[in-house]
Amino acid sequence: MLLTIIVLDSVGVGELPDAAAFGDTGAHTLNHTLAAAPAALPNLAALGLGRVPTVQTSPGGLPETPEVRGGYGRMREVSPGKDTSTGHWEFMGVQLQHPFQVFPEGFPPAVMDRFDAATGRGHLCNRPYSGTDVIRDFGPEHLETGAPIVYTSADSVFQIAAHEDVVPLDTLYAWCAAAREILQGEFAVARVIARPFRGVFPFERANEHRRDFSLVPPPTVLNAIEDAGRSVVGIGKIPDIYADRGITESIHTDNNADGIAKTLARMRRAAQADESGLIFTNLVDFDAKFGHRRDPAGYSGALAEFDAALPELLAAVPEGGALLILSDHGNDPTWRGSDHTREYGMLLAYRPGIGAVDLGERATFADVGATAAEALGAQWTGPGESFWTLLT
Ligand SMILES: O=P(O)(O)O[C@H]1O[C@H](CO)[C@@H](O)[C@H]1O
Ligand SMILES: [Mn+2]
Ligand SMILES: [Mn+2]
Repeated sequence: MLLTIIVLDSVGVGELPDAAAFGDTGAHTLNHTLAAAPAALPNLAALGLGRVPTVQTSPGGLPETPEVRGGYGRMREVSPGKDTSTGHWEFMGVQLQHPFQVFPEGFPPAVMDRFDAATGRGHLCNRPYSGTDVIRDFGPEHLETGAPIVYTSADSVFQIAAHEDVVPLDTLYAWCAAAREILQGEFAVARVIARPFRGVFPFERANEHRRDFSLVPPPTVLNAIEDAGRSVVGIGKIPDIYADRGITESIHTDNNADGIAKTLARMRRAAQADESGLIFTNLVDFDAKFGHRRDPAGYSGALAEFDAALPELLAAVPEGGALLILSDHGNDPTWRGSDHTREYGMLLAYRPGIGAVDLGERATFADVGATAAEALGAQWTGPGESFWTLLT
């Protein structure tokens, strides 16, 4: 049995009931993207995306689809956060009781003094910033001094931007590893992120060399699947998000097109070998290249790119297999600021021969992991209610 899960990072489907606590009342990544930059998305519509509550199907939204052949629904996130780590850990059965720490005033001297000692240089910035603005505003000084640019956001992240000609990649990754060691206990942030950039002012981000250094998660459904003797193939950011725990094979990707191509190839290889396991992919461009940049046209183009590849992905699902398409939070590109938005996760499902299946409103993202465990015969007694029987 081959299960493939693809996360469309940040493609939220409307404010969660507690969105007000995050300042996100009214956010709707999918609707607002398509209203600002229309795209038909016929293949996502045919899976039932237009039937997910609040998703717009009138003009400026998805097309009406007479025949839906897929499972569709939306998912509540119970963990108190709207970042990638919180969402992906909850997918796989970890419901956080407390939010990851955030540092809206920047990181204290107790952290920065140790970080400076580890790099042997000073640092620049050390406050919340958009990652493209921060290299524009601090890049010239960084080129002169060689000091790393440190910044954060509404999320629990310690980000280090450095020019590839000033700080070699392996040095930047070593600085991230040093920061990861420092940022534990009372200073534990969910992720340290390497943000290399290149070129001349205002510079260009080297997204393909980004690396996330995550906290180690508690035991997840991925561990249970591995313990059941199944493969767990992490594609894109997935291995980083789970700190390589419960991952049996990692495949790096440069962008969404590369992630789609590598997922397709791995699905075909698994089907030929009659391999039983999970292929778990994160497509990050929606979030990193367009959501945080408040670029609805770019966001819409990325959705259209994925939609165009969907027929091949569906055709690669072997008999008896399944494909789930999810999202882990919102990042409404028409919203104020440059941060994520607190939204329902998208849930779409496909199996060869499936009809129209309403998967309803899931009480937690953890239903995904409970379903994956049941589908793959793994033992999981943690949070989440499986919807596997709705797909069989
Ligand atoms: O502005 P950039 O560098 O894309 O950073 C964004 O990426 C981080 C992880 O999604 C977010 O917390 C936000 O800070
Ligand atoms: Mn994300
Ligand atoms: Mn993000």
